[in-house]
Amino acid sequence: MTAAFFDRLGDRIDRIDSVVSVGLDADPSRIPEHLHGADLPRWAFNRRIIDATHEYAACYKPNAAFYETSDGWRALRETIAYAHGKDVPVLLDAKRADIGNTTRQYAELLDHADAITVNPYLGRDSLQPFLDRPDKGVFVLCRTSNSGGADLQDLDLASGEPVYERVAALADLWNEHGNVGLVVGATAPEELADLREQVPDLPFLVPGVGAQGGDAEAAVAYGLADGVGVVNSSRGIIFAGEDRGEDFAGAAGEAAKRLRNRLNTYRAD
Ligand SMILES: O=c1ccn([C@@H]2O[C@H](COP(=O)(O)O)[C@@H](O)[C@H]2O)c(=O)[nH]1
Repeated sequence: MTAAFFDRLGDRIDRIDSVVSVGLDADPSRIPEHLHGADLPRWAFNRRIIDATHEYAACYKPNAAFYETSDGWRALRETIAYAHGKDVPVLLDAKRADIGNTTRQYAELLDHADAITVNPYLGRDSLQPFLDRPDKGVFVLCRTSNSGGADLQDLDLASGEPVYERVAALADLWNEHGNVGLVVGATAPEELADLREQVPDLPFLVPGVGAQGGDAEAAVAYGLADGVGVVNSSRGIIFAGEDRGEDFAGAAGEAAKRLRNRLNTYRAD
């Protein structure tokens, strides 16, 4: 039987001593010019990034937004297969959920990836087909890293708790198979601390360090549950070498290593 996602992720974190999630947001407008003539430029780019970063990558996190064209999906499939060939799990940042028959289609994305991000706004039934995959990770958007994340997620309910806390409580209830985590931004360190106390057993995906300037120390201190969880940087790693021409991937490898080392200074022994 396939090990559960968080067991696999925990093994990977231990094996390479890294909680870095490398975000594969292959923005076509930022792909180096010398790759523009490739059959699938996003795949050509990602392959070089993966070659340079895999030893620091607890997981790869492609954001589906960068692949939603026919060539994009082909590039994504190649990318996922290549990451798996390097033994690195893939968390597809797709932020999906819909009514039943539609969400069943969305859940088929998990046939390709090891984990996915989902939107809790439509409630439990919209997430059930994802939750019903015990071998796959399901990260529920809880307190997002963007400035507008506070607009709804920080609102207090009549009970006095903020919406993000209610989402965490529901996610904890939905975690019948031990496959649920939360997405909590590093730009919201107070909410991170609050949520870690509320749901001590749920691993977090913490985006927002790097280009968004979030709090890396808080990301590590509160993002991990029993050592399991990941801290993501996308642009800060994959575009670190924009001024390095054909050596762009070397710079990405250095950036991933730097982030791994920095995050490790905050990890408990
Ligand atoms: O709250 C959230 C949820 C998802 N993201 C995604 O993570 C990466 C962050 O990219 P950077 O380049 O490191 O800023 C990107 O795919 C976002 O869509 C997030 O930032 N915040």
